[in-house]
Amino acid sequence: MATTSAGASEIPNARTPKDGSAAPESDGREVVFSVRHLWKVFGPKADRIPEDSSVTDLSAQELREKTGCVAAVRDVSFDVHKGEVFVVMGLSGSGKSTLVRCLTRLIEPTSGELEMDGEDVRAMDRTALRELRRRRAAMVFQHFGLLPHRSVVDNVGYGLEIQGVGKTERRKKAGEIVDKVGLAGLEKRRPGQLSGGQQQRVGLARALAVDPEVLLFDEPFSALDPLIRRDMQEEVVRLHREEGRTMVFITHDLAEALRVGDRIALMRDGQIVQLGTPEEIVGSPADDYVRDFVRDVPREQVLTVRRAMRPVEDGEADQGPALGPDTLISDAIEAVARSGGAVRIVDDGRCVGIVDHACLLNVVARVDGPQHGEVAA
Ligand SMILES: Nc1ncnc2c1ncn2[C@@H]1O[C@H](COP(=O)(O)OP(=O)(O)OP(=O)(O)O)[C@@H](O)[C@H]1O
Repeated sequence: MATTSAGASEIPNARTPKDGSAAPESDGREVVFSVRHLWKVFGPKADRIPEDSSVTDLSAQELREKTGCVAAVRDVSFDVHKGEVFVVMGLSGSGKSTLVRCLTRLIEPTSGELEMDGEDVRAMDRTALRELRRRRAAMVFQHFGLLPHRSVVDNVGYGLEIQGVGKTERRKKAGEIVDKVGLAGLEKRRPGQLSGGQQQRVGLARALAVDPEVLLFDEPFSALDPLIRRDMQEEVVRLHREEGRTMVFITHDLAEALRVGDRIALMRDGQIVQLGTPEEIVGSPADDYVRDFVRDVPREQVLTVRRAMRPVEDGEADQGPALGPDTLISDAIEAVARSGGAVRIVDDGRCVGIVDHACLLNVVARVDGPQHGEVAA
C-alpha cells in the first residue's frame, strides 16, 4: 500500500449501495458490532424515508423541508473490531449520540442491520436487550447518574447488585475496581464529597464492575476541566492497554478523538464522512470538510515516518541510526536533529526508507515532496 493512499480505498463508505457490495472490510479481525445501512429518522412516517429513493439523497435541510423528518443517522455502515477504541466524532447535531444509542437500541433504529457478536440485535426481545445493556455493552454517560446517598463502593457495586450478586462478593469486586480506577481511600465517601473527575471515575468503575465486553462512552469527559479531562483520557487509554477491552467513545473534541482512538468515524449530518486511523484522517482527509476539520492538528504528533520517508539510495541501507516505521514524525525530527543527517527506517530488519530534514519538514509544512507516497510501507 502506498503511504499517501492509506485509507482512501479502505474507508467504509457511509452511503454504501443497497446490495451491500461495498460493505466495510474487517481485515479478518474479530467483529463485535456490525452495522449495515443503519437509519434513524425522527418525524412523521419516518419508516418510509429509507425506502424512498426520491428523498434519500436530499440534504438534511431539504429532507426536513420536504418531509418534516430529521435523519439523525443516514445509511451508515461500519464494524467495531474486538479490542479497539472506536471513536465517533462530529459537531453537535451530527448524529453521534443517536448512532451509539442505536447500538443497544436505547434508540430504536428505523431500518438497517445491526449485530453484536453475530447476533441480530434488532431481533432481540426485552430480556435479551436488558442483558445486552447490563452485561455486554455498558454505557458511561456524561452525567454519571450516581446514587447520592450511597458510598463510592456501593455505587460501583450497583450493577452487580442488580445482577443479584451477594453483598460480600459485590464489595470485594467493587473494591478491586475502585483501586483500578485510582479511587483507593475514597471508598466510603458519598458522590457529593467528590470532585467532578472523581465522580466520573466512579461512573467508569461502575460500568467496569459488570465486566462488559464493550464500554460505550457518551461524551464522558466534556464537563470536566481540561487537566482532569486529560487525566481521564489517559485513564481510558491505560485501561484499554491493560485490558484490551472494546470501547466505543463519542466526542466532539478532535484532540480527544486523536488521543484515545484506534479508529475514528467522523460524522456529518448523520453520515460517516470518513472512517480511519488518526493518521489516515489527518494525513489523508477524505474531503474538504475533513481537511478543514483537521487543519490545526499538529501533524508531527499524529503522523508517522511512513508518510515522510523517501526511497533508500545506494549505500544508505546499512549505516546510520535507525527508527521503526511507526515512529511519530516529532520523534523522528529529534532523532534527525541529534544525528545531524539522515535516519534509516527499519521494519523487520529491512531498511524500507530514509528520513532526513527535508522530507520531515515537507510533511510538517504539508508539502508533498517527490518522495511522498512512493515508498511501499
Ligand atoms: N427525539 C428526537 N426527535 C427529533 N429529532 C431528534 C431527536 N433526537 C435527536 N434529534 C436530532 O437528530 C440529530 C442528531 O442528534 P444527536 O443528538 O444524535 O447529535 P449529536 O452529534 O450527538 O449532538 P451533540 O454533540 O449535541 O450531543 C439532531 O439534528 C437532533 O436535533
